[in-house]
Order: sequence, then structure tokens, then C-alpha cells
Amino acid sequence: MDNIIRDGNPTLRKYADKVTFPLSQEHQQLAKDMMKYLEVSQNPDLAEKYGLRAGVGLAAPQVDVSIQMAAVLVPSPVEPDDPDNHDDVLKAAQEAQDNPVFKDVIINPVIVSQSVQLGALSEGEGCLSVDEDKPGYVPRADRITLRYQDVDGNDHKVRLKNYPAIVCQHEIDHLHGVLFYDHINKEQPFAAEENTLLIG
Ligand SMILES: CNC(=O)c1cccc(C)c1Nc1nc(N2CCN(c3ccccc3Cl)CC2)nc(N2CSC[C@H]2C(=O)NC)n1
Repeated sequence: MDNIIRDGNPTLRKYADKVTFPLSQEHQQLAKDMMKYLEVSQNPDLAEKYGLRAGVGLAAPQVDVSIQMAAVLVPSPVEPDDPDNHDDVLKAAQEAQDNPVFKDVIINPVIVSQSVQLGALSEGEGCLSVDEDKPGYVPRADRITLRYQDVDGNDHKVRLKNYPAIVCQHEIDHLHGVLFYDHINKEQPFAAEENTLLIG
């Protein structure tokens, strides 16, 4: 997974191909590797050891595979007892991952409905494929109903709101060749339509 491609690579601007089932061995391994990347990247020690940027989502086009597959691992917000105690920080990171808010590899995802209510991360968005900072609010639907297939081909229909909803929209954008900063208002990056919910 140290082969995350960067903005400028044309693969990031392609509309990815639908995935057929049963998954090929290659696609099964890719799903495992992408989720593993997120797990390792969210562990401060391992992330440092392997020089990984932390992420809660990773889409196949970001590793130069233009198919409709993305790993999403949104940990529960667990704070360390003592943020200055390294063991507490590690324990909290592990606990946060052990009961995630949302964890799955979403395949052929479709947002079947979404709230009129908008939401945006109050600190803006980051992306493993975009090295430079792109400050600004990224307005998205605050709540979505998402249909997708998992690696076994089972159909899922989930309702997500706030952070996990933002993350899934960011990843589904990748499958359509869209990057987060495409949504930032160029004249006024931190102007948000009124009653946009600021998240986090
Ligand atoms: C420019 N300001 C900012 O980036 C930004 C700045 C502050 C706060 C937020 C909330 C920001 N925004 C933002 N922060 C994240 N992380 C917060 C830290 N976290 C993490 C870090 C360490 C261990 C475990 C974990 Cl979990 C990993 C994920 N992730 C995304 N995105 C956008 S949707 C896809 C998702 C993604 O995975 N990007 C790589 N945005």
C-alpha cells in the first residue's frame, strides 16, 4: 500500500469500473490490503514505523486500480485517559478501532437518498492522494442512505450521518473521478451555505 498515487495521475480522474462477482483473487486481496492500510495507519506507532499518513477511507483508484471498491474504517471517538501517556494513546487507538462507527469494504456503492441538510468537516478534508493542503469547507449531504455490496457479494443498505457519511461520500467521489477540493468554493473557501452543519 505504499503505492498510493497522487493528484495529477489520470487514474484519479477516471470513472471507475463496476466490480463483478465473485471477486477475483486479486480483488479479494486488494480489499484486504486496503483495509489493512487503514488499520495500520490509525495506529500511531505503526504509522510512524511505516511512514503512513492516517486515513479513515481508501478507494481502489488511489492505488491505481480503477474499480468501484473502497475501504472505510471510521473508529469510534475514544480519547486516551492521559494524552501524554504513550500507552494510553495506543490503548485508545486500539479501542477506537475495536468498535468502529463504520467498517466495511464498500463495492459498487450507490447513494440512494440523501438529506437536503448539508454537513461539512469543520477542519476541512484531507486526502491521501493530495499532498498539499486545500483549506475550505467541503459541503456534502449530512445524512445518506447507501447501498453497496461487500466482498462476499452480499447487498447492504445503511443509513449514515455526520462523519461516517462525509467519509463515504469522499470515497465514493474517488470512484467517480472527483476529488474533495472540487467542492470547495474558490472565491470563499470557508463560506458555507447557511444551516450547513459543521462536523467535528
Ligand atoms: C485539512 N484538514 C484536515 O484534514 C483535518 C484536520 C483536523 C481534523 C480533521 C477531521 C480533518 N479532516 C480530515 N481528517 C481525517 N482524519 C483525521 C485523523 N485521522 C486519524 C489520525 C490519527 C490516528 C487515527 C486517525 Cl482515525 C485520520 C482521518 N480524514 C479526513 N478525510 C476526509 S474524508 C476521508 C478522510 C481521510 O481518510 N483522509 C485521509 N479529513
